[in-house]
Amino acid sequence: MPNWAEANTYEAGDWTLASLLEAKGETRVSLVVPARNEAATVGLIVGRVREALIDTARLVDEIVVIDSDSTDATAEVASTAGARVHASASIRPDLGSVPGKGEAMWKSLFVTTGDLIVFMDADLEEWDTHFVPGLLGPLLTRPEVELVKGFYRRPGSHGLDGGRVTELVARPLVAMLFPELAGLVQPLAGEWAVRRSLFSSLSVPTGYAVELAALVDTLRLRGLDAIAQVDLGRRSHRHQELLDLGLMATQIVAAAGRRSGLVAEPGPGAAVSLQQFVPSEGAITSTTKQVLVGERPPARDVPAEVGETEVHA
Ligand SMILES: O=c1ccn([C@@H]2O[C@H](COP(=O)(O)OP(=O)(O)O)[C@@H](O)[C@H]2O)c(=O)[nH]1
Ligand SMILES: O=C(O)[C@@H](COP(=O)(O)O)O[C@H]1O[C@H](CO)[C@@H](O)[C@H](O)[C@H]1O
Repeated sequence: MPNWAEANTYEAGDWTLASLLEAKGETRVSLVVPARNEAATVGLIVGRVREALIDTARLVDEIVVIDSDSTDATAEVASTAGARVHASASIRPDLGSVPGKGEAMWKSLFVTTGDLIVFMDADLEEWDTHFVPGLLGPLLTRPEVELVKGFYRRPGSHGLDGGRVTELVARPLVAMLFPELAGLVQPLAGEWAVRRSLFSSLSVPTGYAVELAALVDTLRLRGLDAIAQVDLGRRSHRHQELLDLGLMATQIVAAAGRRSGLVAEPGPGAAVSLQQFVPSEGAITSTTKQVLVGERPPARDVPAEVGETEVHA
């Protein structure tokens, strides 16, 4: 009996574009790019995917950039490159708006039409358009697969350039609390794909815990065999400062703690006070940040706005 990794690990080249176009049939595919201040990179990502996978071969039906409170030209650059751009805060304003990547991805459900949704980060520096067909391969060929994670080599000075929160936080949490997921090479990868019917049924952390939470909840709702992973080759991205990743880690620990009964369910606007210490001019300065750890309910359970259609599962 093959183990999960043997049965559910693929390479992006396992499918030809022609075979995926045939398998796609009437299935609609949305590419969603959550972006906060990514004007430097979002245009190339949108433009190259549009050219390869909409204009040349229609594997993707729409490219939607969710502008997540950007203060730079992200929206203009993405729109010029051919994306449909929505400001996260302007989607279903009746539901309010909070900062965060997960919030942007949750709100994308209200402005996209894909039966399959592919998520890609907007800060990618080394990547390629084959990421998208690679992620779609298992979803278009295996009905029982509902969520596909990308994994990759991270080029860098010590051969593992980045992945700090993955190696120092996510992998230990998986080992201790969700060991069934230990075979996932990149559990936090921002490049992943999911059936709308699944993602719209999940509670979504509004910050950076969206990826880990989706894996844990899919494991529990659908079983490990509903998850697959695809080797996408090499990927590099813009790196945040270490202390900023402390906020990301806090959100991930909070979501994992909630899903293992170690911390209480968050109320709306729930936050963790994170005190950090920064050396400055010989002294050490303490800063405290309120890290939002709230979650959005399953989008399919959100009543439609008057006159609007509901999020279809
Ligand atoms: O509030 C946020 C924070 C991040 N992002 C986007 O989510 C992706 C991953 O975020 P980031 O690059 O900050 O995380 P990292 O890749 O460093 O883990 C990028 O496209 C960001 O622009 C977002 O849309 N809203
Ligand atoms: O992989 C990781 O450890 C973190 C931080 O990456 P780096 O240490 O800056 O390469 O980045 C990932 O995790 C985030 C939270 O899930 C995702 O939003 C990012 O897309 C993913 O790159």
